[in-house]
Amino acid sequence: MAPFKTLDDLPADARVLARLDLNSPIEEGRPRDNRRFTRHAATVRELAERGHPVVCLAHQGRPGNDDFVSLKGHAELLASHVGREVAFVADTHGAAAHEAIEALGPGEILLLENVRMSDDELPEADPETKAETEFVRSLAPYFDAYVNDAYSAAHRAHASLVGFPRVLPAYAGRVMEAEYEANTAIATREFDGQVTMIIGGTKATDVIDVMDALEGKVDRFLLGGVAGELFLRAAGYPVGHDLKWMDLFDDQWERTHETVETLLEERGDEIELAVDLAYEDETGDRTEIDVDDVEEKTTAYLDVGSATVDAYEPVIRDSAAVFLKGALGVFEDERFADGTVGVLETIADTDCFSVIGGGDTSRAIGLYGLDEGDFSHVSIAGGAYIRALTGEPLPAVEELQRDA
Ligand SMILES: Nc1ncnc2c1ncn2[C@@H]1O[C@H](COP(=O)(O)OP(=O)(O)OP(=O)(O)O)[C@@H](O)[C@H]1O
Ligand SMILES: O=C(O)[C@H](O)COP(=O)(O)O
Repeated sequence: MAPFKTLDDLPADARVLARLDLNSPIEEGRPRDNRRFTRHAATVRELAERGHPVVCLAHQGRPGNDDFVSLKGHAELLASHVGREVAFVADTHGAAAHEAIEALGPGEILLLENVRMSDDELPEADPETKAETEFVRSLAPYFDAYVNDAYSAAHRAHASLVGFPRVLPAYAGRVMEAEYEANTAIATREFDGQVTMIIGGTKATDVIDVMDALEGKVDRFLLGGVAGELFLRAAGYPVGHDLKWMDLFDDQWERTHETVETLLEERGDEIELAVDLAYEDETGDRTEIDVDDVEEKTTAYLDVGSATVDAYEPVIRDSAAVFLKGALGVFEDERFADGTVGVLETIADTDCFSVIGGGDTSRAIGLYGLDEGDFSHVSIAGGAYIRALTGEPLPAVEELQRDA
């Protein structure tokens, strides 16, 4: 049985309130185009084509941050992906929002203002409390159904995510369905062969917790990125040098070294570390060094080296399932993309079940001309993906399940 109701269960003609996650990098006040728009556009298009009036909710940034902006630009970008007009009203739940909702006809789409501009949205609280906020109470009567498509925000107990499903019949959108299924696969599916997890990126503390939590679920871990260097440091190599303007290594080392040391000691045979690393030499070129030749902690390493990619390749080819979280290097700079692109190319070339996680990391697929169709699932979730992997509950998903 599906763990929640989906769009297949949605009554015809229902007036729909749909929560999307369009949270994006902001450039000159406007959202940078990314997978979240393409994916949610498909759900919104399906709803509009079926003749539902569709009112969308989404957030952007947090109050006080530079990326806390209006959703006007998001409405335009969403419209270009849906292929239909998306109206926008600069109001979250006041009179202007009510008027625009009432004027909406079948198949028409409206995006309301950044939900985090309402004081009721953010403070985390239990669903009953969120359902009693003015935001939820004033908007809910305009709708027959609530659709949550925002898997990537499902770890937040905010009003638009846990309040509405208490007062409206609640359904999972297509993105919610697909993300839930792929991201829980590591815990829920039995694979006929080796399960491998490739760990990288900058959020070492988070991914190390994932490694700890996945005992017995994953056979091999292949490491790179910041987490990889912390493991190398624990193994006695003088790596993990912080550039002056970044504090990626020392702070996370303080927080994680005990877990890292225990993991290496108790489950070292599951863990593969880089055998070489790449850095920028005096002339600005990429140079590689064997980890055994690193003498002092004075160089910032920005990628794993080519011998590491070669060593990881047969492990990936031998796997029935591969989950990736975080990049193996600073792939945004072409000189340091080889590690990330190398493992992605190998995964793409195999028939294994594969999930590519991490909003930043999945950008490498488009940047380096890989085909998204060569992976089982490319996730648009960051924090929610991590929480699903560590077995932490996702409050917004729990509300959908409760309503089912
Ligand atoms: N050795 C390294 N030094 C510095 N940055 C690195 C290194 N290796 C990888 N990165 C950076 O890691 C980033 C990707 O991982 P990160 O943990 O930030 O996010 P993610 O897992 O892709 O996604 P999300 O932000 O959605 O959680 C890339 O932007 C890449 O530049
Ligand atoms: O972008 C994300 O990861 C989600 O939209 C959650 O955003 P938040 O971390 O600002 O709550």
